[in-house]
Amino acid sequence: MRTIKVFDTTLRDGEQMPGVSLPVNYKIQIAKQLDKLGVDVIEAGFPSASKGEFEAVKEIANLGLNAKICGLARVVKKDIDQAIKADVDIVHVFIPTSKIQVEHTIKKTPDEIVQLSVDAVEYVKSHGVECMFSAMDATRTEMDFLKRIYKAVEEAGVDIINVPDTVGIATPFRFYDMIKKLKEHLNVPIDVHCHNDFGLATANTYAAVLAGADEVQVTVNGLGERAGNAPLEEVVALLYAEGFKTNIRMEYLVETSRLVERLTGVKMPPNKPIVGENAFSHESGIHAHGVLKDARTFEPGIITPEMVGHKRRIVVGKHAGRHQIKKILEDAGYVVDDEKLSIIVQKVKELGDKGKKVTDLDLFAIAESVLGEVSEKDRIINVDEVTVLTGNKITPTAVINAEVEGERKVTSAIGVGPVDATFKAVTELLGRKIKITEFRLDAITGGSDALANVYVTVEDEDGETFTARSAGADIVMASFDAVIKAVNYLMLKKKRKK
Ligand SMILES: CC(=O)SCCNC(=O)CCNC(=O)[C@H](O)C(C)(C)COP(=O)(O)OP(=O)(O)OC[C@H]1O[C@@H](n2cnc3c(N)ncnc32)[C@H](O)[C@@H]1OP(=O)(O)O
Ligand SMILES: CC(C)C(=O)C(=O)O
Repeated sequence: MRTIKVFDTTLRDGEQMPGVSLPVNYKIQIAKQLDKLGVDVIEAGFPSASKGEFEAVKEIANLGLNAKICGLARVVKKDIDQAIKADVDIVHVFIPTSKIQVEHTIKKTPDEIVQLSVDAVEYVKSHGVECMFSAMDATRTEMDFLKRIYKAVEEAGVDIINVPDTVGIATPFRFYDMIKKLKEHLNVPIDVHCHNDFGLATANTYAAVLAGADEVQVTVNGLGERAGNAPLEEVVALLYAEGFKTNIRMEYLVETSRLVERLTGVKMPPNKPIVGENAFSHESGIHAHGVLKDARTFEPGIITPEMVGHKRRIVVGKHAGRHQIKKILEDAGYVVDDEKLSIIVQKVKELGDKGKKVTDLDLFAIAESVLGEVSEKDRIINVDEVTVLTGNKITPTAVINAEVEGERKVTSAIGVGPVDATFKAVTELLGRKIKITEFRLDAITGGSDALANVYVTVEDEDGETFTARSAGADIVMASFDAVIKAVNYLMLKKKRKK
């Protein structure tokens, strides 16, 4: 079984994504997480880009991580010096080699390009530092020239060469062929760096591995220039599925993705492979029926949610079937006969047909109306009063006066905003760790008096979740209402199960 090394460039190419700019402390948090994940190399940045970038790379290089730390540099002495001064283990030097880039950027002859590259590699190596060399825009560079330049840097002592598909125009068969030819021509290890302009970054990276590539460059969540880079989570999971070994601890993939999502502000779509909210979720009746029997019926099987730190969810919606609705209700302690189940399923579908995202709360409310159960008296939290204060000279504060399981409680909390303060006061009230894992706010109508639709998912310390919705003209109160409903039902569901 071949081991493929993972070179992560989230902090360099990932950060080149428009709109992403990470302060030093965020870069450090991500670097530590990447190290925990087990990547072999962290490309921490481009030290000569700015003072802050230099400091970030230097701090990361001195954290004592297991991963090797790499810094990017043009084949320019000043850039290389900055990278070396930042204490990196590897300097990654690059130069454009395609006609289009050479003509419009560095404007050098082929001989000059080769000489600059050899000089840069020798200069790095003379400092006792490892060197990676990239022929930028390799996939649009003539093969003869690529072979020539890579051979020249190999003879100059480069440790590893990188073959970048800079503008993402490679296709798997062509890229396979290219890497195979280079592999036959060279003795140094080969690394590849694929962009996702045609959605082929993962496929091309995989094709390169099949052709003999030793290392893959990736970014968490596929962040990067334009359409991004090959996503770490996809490449690693695919390599695992196809029988290759990496040093990645896959159980941290979701945790890493969520951290990067939060610190960069780049939200992942729910259908993102491996780490997306829906990567292991099933709403359709036919799928859910199969999955309830054996998850491999409608999942790849070789990767389970637990293996990547995810969770499988059977959710309700317009496409739901009887088996899953019965199971969800029975898990929550409801007893449903066939006749009542048919009515409940029908009502869920009617709600879905109106274009609504059906929440757990909707299902439970429908079930209770059909089963004739009264939920009021069962409520865990009965709120009497909620006061929320905010303004430019006050720290947002929420105070709640409520009865919790029959006991009167008054709690208060501060937060970064009124909604955050309110959520924190609810957590205080319960005295349990409740997380809001999803919070969505949409205006249903226009204008400043618009009705806000709030959709939340809460999760308790056992990983149990519950989704609920509330609408109202006051965003804070609608958010509070949705959370209280979700928490109440989550607790009720657990109480019923006991
Ligand atoms: C494919 C990639 O992802 S490559 C990495 C891209 N990342 C970045 O560019 C982020 C960091 N970059 C920066 O902060 C700046 O661009 C700097 C500090 C590197 C250079 O800034 P400036 O001196 O203002 O130059 P500017 O960015 O406008 O232009 C790039 C210059 O580098 C030259 N150049 C580009 N690549 C290379 C290279 N690999 N080796 C040598 N010179 C190069 C260009 O020809 C141009 O030279 P010129 O100023 O003589 O015309
Ligand atoms: C510096 C190189 C590897 C790069 O980022 C690219 O070509 O996309």
